Amino acid sequence: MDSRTQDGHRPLLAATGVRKVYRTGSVEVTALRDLDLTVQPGELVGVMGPSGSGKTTLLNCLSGLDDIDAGRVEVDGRDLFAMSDAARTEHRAHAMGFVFQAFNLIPVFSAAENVELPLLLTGTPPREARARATAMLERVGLGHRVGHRPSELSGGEQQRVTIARALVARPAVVWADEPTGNLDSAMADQVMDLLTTLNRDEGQTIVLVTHDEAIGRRLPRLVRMRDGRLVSDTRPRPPAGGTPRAELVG
Ligand SMILES: Nc1ncnc2c1ncn2[C@@H]1O[C@H](COP(=O)(O)OP(=O)(O)OP(=O)(O)O)[C@@H](O)[C@H]1O
Repeated sequence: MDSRTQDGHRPLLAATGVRKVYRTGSVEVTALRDLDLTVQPGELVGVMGPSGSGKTTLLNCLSGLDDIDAGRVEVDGRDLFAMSDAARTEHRAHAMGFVFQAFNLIPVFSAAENVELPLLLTGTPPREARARATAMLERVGLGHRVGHRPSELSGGEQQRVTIARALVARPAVVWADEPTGNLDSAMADQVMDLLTTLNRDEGQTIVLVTHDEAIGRRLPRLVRMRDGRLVSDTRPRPPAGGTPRAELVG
């Protein structure tokens, strides 16, 4: 089956009929039920819903971090679950970036070393990896912190390092799960401004799980979940273009 739309464009992400069941002993929890979601290149899509509605499961399954029980997920025309596990891991390393609530930075590494890691793991020569990591840290407003370790950075700065790490390999999709969950509201605003700017100015496709209604209202597209299903798909803010440029945090 080809996921092309009627006008011939292929979405960047096309999930159809996705079902995910967690089994713990004799207990089964159906976390995703016949879920369909299509994301076009360059979209910033928020995912909201009550606790337990399946937001993290959606992120894990549609990014290929976790298996699915039924359905199909295509990213950039490739069927994630038709690949071998090794091919899916390889595809994920190249095509997906991740930002989690817990920053998951390596404490003994500097900011630059943390950011260059995904490049080194996918075979980029060290000198090029360092140059790209430094440029990416400058892009997120941390050019003056490249040699700092995570413990020497504020929470907002640490999250900006993880965003730099997620973006440095130019992934097709960045998946962010509650990226502002551990931050106070001023730092959360900075991180959201950064993600919005990277989406608008560089066309980075981002799927973002959030609990925060104020964040949801700022997003160009918002899907809501309940009981493992998508129950709405709205456009709270029109897509970029003609809107004032927000300044990058620095
Ligand atoms: N590893 C697991 N094993 C068993 N059940 C799980 C597992 N992970 C999630 N679940 C269950 O699947 C359902 C969806 O969980 P999920 O974490 O995706 O929800 P969520 O919307 O992200 O919730 P929250 O907002 O609280 O983080 C819940 O009922 C949860 O208890």
